[in-house]
Amino acid sequence: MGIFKIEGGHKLKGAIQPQGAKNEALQILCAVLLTPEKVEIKNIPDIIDVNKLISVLEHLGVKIQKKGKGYYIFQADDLDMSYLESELFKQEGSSLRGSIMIVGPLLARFGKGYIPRPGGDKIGRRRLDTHFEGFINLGAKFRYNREERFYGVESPEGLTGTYMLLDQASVTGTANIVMAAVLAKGTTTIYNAACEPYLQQLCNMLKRMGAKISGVGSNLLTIEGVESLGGCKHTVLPDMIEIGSWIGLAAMTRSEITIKNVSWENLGVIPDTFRKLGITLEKRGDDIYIPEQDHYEIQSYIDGSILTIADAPWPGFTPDLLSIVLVVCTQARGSVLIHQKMFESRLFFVDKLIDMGAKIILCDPHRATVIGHDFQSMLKATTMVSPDIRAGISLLIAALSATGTSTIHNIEQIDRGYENIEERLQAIGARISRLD
Ligand SMILES: CC(=O)N[C@H]1[C@@H](OP(=O)(O)OP(=O)(O)OC[C@H]2O[C@@H](n3ccc(=O)[nH]c3=O)[C@H](O)[C@@H]2O)O[C@H](CO)[C@@H](O)[C@@H]1O
Ligand SMILES: C=C(OP(=O)(O)O)C(=O)O
Repeated sequence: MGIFKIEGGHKLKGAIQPQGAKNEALQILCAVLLTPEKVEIKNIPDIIDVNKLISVLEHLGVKIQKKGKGYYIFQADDLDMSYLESELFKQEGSSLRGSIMIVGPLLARFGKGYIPRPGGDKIGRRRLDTHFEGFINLGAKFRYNREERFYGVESPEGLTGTYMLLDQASVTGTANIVMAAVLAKGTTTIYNAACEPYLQQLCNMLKRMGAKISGVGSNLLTIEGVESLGGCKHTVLPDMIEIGSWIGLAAMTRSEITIKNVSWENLGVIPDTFRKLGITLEKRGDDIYIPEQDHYEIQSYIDGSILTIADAPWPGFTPDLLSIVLVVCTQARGSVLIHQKMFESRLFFVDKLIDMGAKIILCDPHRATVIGHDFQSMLKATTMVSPDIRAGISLLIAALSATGTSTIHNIEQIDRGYENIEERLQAIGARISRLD
């Protein structure tokens, strides 16, 4: 397993370009299965999870042409469905979370879809009921092999549109059901749909392929099924979680950083959430400019009570940025309550920050109180293991701000979602190297 060695305590300076969004790319890649025609996609990030999904598509028989960096053409005109019964699929399909979204398109187009229990971060229970209840609502038969943890849905007669109220606004669940419904007979209405920019991008891509979807961007989607879909061109948005990570990095290292071409209109409450921590960030065209700041002071509520930063389905604050917000608060002036509502095992990494000298009280698995140091004392370097992707980047940011040299083990977790991270950070002055 790889290791990062990080010499902390140095200011950074310069511009950084965010990669394409991981969680959008995973949806968009699965959507290529909905048509036998060519689908051209730009700005696909070169990260472990995305490359694993591209490998699943390749083994499934999708023709793949790489035209340039992040630029691919896919054509799913002659699939080998026997791959879905292979040992290789069990291994590849279970190695990431995003693979679950091949089921909806396969079910819609070929009347069957299978998936081993998907992987992804170990951050608490991650159930798949919403996905399969959606497929069952559309008329599919569901099978689950408990021993092999293998899920299957079949619908040889095709799917039929219906009204459904999702039990939770699941991101990948909504994407999966939408991709099944676009080829179903009649009208599907999905209430309590997730509506992250990832889903808006997916729905807009499906519309360019010929799907009829209304309500995009809201939690009520109406889909008129069509007979077939055609090819299209699509460009993946910049990764809003990476953008949030770089805002946190700039604040913690007291650096002047410009984050280029961020697509401001798709960032929702992210900029204002960092502003509530007292961080100055300016909109300069489509860039975010963060000046060098010696202090940032957490705002309190109007009545003077302590600020809470909590996650919620979009347009609420994404859970994927809470670990980063937490680390940033360790050097703020003031106190904050971090409330991770969605995942029950995502805050345990604070132990490592406490080890580094941060003032954090883990109240319970979902809540942590952070009392900021206001740079009166710096975090101290240490050796740590990255438990999940966002804890990993948070620890990396902590290490870059700390005095001394830290090492982070299990950096594959970070590589899962951050492209070529050490070179991009070195370019703005970070002292980070990869040891094998
Ligand atoms: C590949 C991918 O796209 N992964 C993202 C996707 O995962 P994923 O689609 O797997 O996550 P879900 O949206 O299904 O659910 C996330 C968690 O939140 C809970 N939940 C969800 C909705 C809700 O209204 N109430 C609620 O409590 C679920 O029970 C679950 O524990 O969305 C998550 C939530 O934004 C992100 O952390 C993941 O990065
Ligand atoms: C939790 C995440 O990813 P995944 O759903 O792929 O585990 C994430 O991107 O923060």
